Amino acid sequence: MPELNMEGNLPKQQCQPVTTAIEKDDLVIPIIDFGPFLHGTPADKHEVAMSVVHAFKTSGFLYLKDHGVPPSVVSHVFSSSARFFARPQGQKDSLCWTTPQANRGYVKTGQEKLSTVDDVPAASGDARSIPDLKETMEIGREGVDGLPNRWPDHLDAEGQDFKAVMLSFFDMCKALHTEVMRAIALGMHLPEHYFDSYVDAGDNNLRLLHYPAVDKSVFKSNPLQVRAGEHSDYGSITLLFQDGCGGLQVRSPRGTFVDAVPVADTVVVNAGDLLARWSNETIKSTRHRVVEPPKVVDGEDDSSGVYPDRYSIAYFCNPNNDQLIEAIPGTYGEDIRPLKYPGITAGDYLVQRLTATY
Ligand SMILES: O=C(O)CCC(=O)C(=O)O
Ligand SMILES: [Fe+2]
Repeated sequence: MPELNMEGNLPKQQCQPVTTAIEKDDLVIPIIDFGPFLHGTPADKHEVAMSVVHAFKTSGFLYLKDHGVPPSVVSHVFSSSARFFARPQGQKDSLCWTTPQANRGYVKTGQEKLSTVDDVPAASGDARSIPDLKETMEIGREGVDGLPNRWPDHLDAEGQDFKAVMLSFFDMCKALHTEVMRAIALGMHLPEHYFDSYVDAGDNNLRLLHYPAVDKSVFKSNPLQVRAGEHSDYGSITLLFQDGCGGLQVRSPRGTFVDAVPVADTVVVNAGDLLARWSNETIKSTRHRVVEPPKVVDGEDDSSGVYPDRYSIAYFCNPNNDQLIEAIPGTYGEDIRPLKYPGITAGDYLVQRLTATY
């Protein structure tokens, strides 16, 4: 077995030549072409896999292009999502989110509290009193006994179309999760299919997000106001599709927030806390947040007018609920690094985290 480099400093020549999307304050987020992983030779796959793992071990974030989910599908999901959020509030409330165990349904503005109390200076009071400026629709694995998705299909034909569009997209993202896990396996010197049986159930969560248009003055008058508070994601990886609006920021190793600008036809992929734990903290789950769009022109007057609506689609991938997550082979040992965590069932871990959030 080749020697593992726990710091993520893989020899350059093993990696695919990659374009850098973001490079600021020691945060480097590459754009990785996933086509050669999906369709290439074993050597191509290996190169892509090394690049993917290198990114997860350094910034915890990467952009994937040629990822296999057609742009036409993504834009259809965005328009279905926008039509859903444009429904009367009463209809959306009738589909409301109920429990962390179910984690399905509509979440109105202020219901999810991502910012933690530590995120603001003590003098500023409790960050939990600053609600995120967003509403979401959470869709889980279809067909789980006792945990039905909250579809609008009984409302009208558009609601039926919404269900069909989301179910099909859910499956495409599930397939992409499996492929990214295969890349991680190869990049960590494990057999390509090592994680397949860990993720085959598709216990994932499709979250549609809508950040309503907001007066620019809201951010000016309250410097702590954000669209989504700083957090890390909980699961294995997140597939994040952004519109062109901007506002996503990632914490750099220097502690600053760096804009992760939208790059057309890519999906942002970031590692979640459970993958970091699973990798014995060799992979990074990096904190991020959503704020108002970055200024286009320096010195631009941002006190008048509104920032437009922003839509994004986050597909939170998880290991199967019943899988015991113990450190990945090769990530711990006497000569490498100590084992940091006991095993935990993926489902238990996620319910614990969701319970603290809602
Ligand atoms: O809307 C975004 O771009 C990010 C959302 C996010 O990070 C989340 O929901 O976990
Ligand atoms: Fe997130």
